[in-house]
Amino acid sequence: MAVKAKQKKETSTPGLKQEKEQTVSVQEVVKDERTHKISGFSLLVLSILLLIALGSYCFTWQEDQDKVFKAGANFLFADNLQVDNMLGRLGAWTGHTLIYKGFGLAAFLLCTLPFVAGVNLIFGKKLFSVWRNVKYTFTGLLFFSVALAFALPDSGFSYGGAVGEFCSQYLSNLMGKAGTGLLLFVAGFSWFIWRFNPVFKLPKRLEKPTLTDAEANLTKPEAVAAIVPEAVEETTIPESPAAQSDARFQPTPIPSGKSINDLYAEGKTPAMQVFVPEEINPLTNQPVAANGNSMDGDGIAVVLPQPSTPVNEDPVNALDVMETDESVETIAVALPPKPNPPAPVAESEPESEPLQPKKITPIAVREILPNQLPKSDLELELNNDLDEEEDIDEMVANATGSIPEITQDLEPYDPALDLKGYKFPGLDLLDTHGSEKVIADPEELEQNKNQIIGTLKNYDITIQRISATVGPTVTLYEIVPAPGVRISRIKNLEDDIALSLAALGIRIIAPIPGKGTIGIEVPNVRKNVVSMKSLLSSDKYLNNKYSLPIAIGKTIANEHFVADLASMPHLLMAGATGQGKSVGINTVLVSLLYKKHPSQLKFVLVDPKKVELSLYRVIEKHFLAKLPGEDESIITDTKKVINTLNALCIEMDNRYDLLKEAHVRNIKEYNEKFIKRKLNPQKGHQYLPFIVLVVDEFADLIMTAGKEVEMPIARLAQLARAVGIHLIIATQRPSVNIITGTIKANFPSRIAFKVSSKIDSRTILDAGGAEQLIGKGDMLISHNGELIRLQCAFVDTPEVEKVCEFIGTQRGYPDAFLLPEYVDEKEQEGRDFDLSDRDVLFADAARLIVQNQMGSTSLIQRRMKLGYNRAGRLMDRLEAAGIVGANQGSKAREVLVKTEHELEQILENF
Ligand SMILES: Nc1ncnc2c1ncn2[C@@H]1O[C@H](COP(=O)(O)OP(=O)(O)OP(=O)(O)O)[C@@H](O)[C@H]1O
Repeated sequence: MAVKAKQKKETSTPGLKQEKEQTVSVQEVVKDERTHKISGFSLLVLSILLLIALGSYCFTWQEDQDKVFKAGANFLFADNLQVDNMLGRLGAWTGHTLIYKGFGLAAFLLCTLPFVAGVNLIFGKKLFSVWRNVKYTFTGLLFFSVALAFALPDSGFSYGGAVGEFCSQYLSNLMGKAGTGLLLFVAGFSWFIWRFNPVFKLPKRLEKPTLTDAEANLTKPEAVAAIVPEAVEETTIPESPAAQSDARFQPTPIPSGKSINDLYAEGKTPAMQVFVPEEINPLTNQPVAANGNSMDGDGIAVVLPQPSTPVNEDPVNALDVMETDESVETIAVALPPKPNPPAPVAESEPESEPLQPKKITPIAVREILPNQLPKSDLELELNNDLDEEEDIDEMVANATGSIPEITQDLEPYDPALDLKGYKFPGLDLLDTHGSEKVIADPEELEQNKNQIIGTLKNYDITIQRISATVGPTVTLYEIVPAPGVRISRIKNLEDDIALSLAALGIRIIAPIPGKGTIGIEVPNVRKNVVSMKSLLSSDKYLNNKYSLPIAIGKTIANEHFVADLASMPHLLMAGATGQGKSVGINTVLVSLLYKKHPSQLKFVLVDPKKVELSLYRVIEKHFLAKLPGEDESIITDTKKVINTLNALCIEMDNRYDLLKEAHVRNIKEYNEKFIKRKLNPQKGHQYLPFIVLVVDEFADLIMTAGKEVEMPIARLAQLARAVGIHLIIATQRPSVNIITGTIKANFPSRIAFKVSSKIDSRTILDAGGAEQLIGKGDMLISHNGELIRLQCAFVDTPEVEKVCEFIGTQRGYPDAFLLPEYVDEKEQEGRDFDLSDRDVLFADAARLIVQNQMGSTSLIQRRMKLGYNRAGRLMDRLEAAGIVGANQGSKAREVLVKTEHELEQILENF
């Protein structure tokens, strides 16, 4: 019994307890969120009490006023006095002071002060602006007290209070009653105009409608507020844990003079820190101070995002409530995506804005744009807006004639104007999958820690420190080995550690680049699904300046991973079947759909599996590109893929020509110049949307078409970046004959989902590790030279369907974006060879060649007295007809038809 008591005393580490209690300073208590909540509720109650006291005073003032006057300063302490105010003497005194001696009825405004402060404190965020409230309250007190005292001068009840009466009297003496009345009216009216900015309109006859009215309205604060969701301003996103982590990452060294083995001998193991990053606040009941995280040997110190949180002395209990409702955080920032700047501007323009005759308008210029113009709409608008057809001609002539004139007169070109009513999909179309809580099970952490330490100990590897970072699906244990331990020894123990933890998907990163530690990633028993919704409502996604932002997933440190596809500039995705590739593609596509207007982005979707991308068919008229004359905008046929890829190459070349003419280096500069109307549309210039080519199963294409597919893909990958064409290529079979050297060299950004072998992992990432992933969206991304493990965001098919449906039901362009026509040379050759356009000497030339059994162009030249070009063309046609073989350089061609009889049969068929 005594021994037990002694042990208990030892393990309770009294020193630690004392030290941590001392660290809770008054400052920390003041900063604590519980203190804020208590103060908030107190202020809220105060505002209610004030309201009751003032309200009650309005009805009981006659009864109570005498008593207040009589008792004077002793009123509050006069126990025998009975008053009628609902809040007793205190209520009567407050009402008397604030209403009678103060500001009259305007004193009610004072109730808002504690109310606003209280609500802000309770919810821990600036729901109301305190400064604005103070400003309004005090101006309101002054204005209303004076106005009421002025308007109701001789009533029994003091409507304006002493202050109001004094000021009203003073002003009346100064400028007379009329002057005071006018002053008050001007003050009130000025405030009203300032606040609501009403539009004063002249009667219709005198009104001069101009385009600038709409712009003027847009500059109003209300209009801006309507465009930018208010919550965007209010949203406060917690500081990135990465930025804080270093400061909080305090090592817990093994006591000096002791080795880890000594600790084992004492039945203790080195302390471990658990880093539960970002929104996570796992220890809501017993939080631990960030810098006080050293524990005794058995403990796990938990590093939290808020360093000021008090310390719990019992580390095991400390981990009991290791949960956080991330969804709560998410709701706080769950906003509709910030609309693209051009779209809302267009949207807020009045629908049927009259145009000034003879003024060059954006419509006039759009009329001459060669591509992507919804013809019917244009005609409609022109018919509505202009009376005379000559006006249109004149405008077009003006618009295209002299560019300097246009730039002077016109506002910037708005590419979104064609679909000005386009609405971006809202976050309500997406689901929250699972609880989104990051749960760290303290027992699991402790167990894993002991297993890792135990396994290393078995191989005589001692460590100084171990810490853990809990991610959505994987926990990263970071260990600092004792001096002298070779990293390769730990790396070689990968399988042994996996065995001891009895877990799949263990990955050892030795060393973690830039950290000086060794990482062991262990899958969590309970895994979290990362919802697309939470990613799209993250600050990183909403407030970035990327051209093509793609929200991919969450890192182990629970940070949102958002990248710019435009700078990647192409993406290669590989992974065995069923490991999350299709979901990954949907994630990328959906994140682009949430940020881009149809005028800014087009997809070319290649889906040999025929079912994966078919959901996107409904957005054909908004976001898809296809070959002219094609019915289907999602390409499933290999032959059509080749044509489309070649058409994309032509588009790329055309774009380069445009860029060259515009003297710019990339699509961004080009579009900027076009928007400023510095490029002449008549010379073929047009606003260039980004084009993203998505190939869902690349292996299938390579197997069926080989080089024919590889060559244009390689060309696009090498050159298309500057002209805004980006490729996303996914494959199930990441073998070297599919992902060839040429492809790999041009895809620096690569994603690997779980693959079946280390070789596959090396083929994709040039490093192992992807074979150890756990599937279901667990992935490694090689980006900017770094290899990062992410949990891919999950977006389910019904969600994608809803988003596409939402876009698809809106007004779109008349057709999909048309790529340039590509004519297959071989097909063309075949087509050349019809009777109608066959050279009249074709049969003679064929006979000559067959008779001589010599496929020589100079023979035709000499015998038939023809020029070299015609003879050469005849020879090409003879080859296409299968009469002679291919060109063999200086040697004569092989004659494939051996007898004249055979030849006559062939000729008969033409
Ligand atoms: N990010 C994710 N989070 C959670 N679960 C996921 C995630 N990604 C995929 N999954 C799960 O894995 C299943 C298979 O995913 P997906 O269809 O994307 O695989 P795939 O690699 O495209 O397979 P295939 O190559 O056969 O088309 C999904 O139905 C889903 O249940």
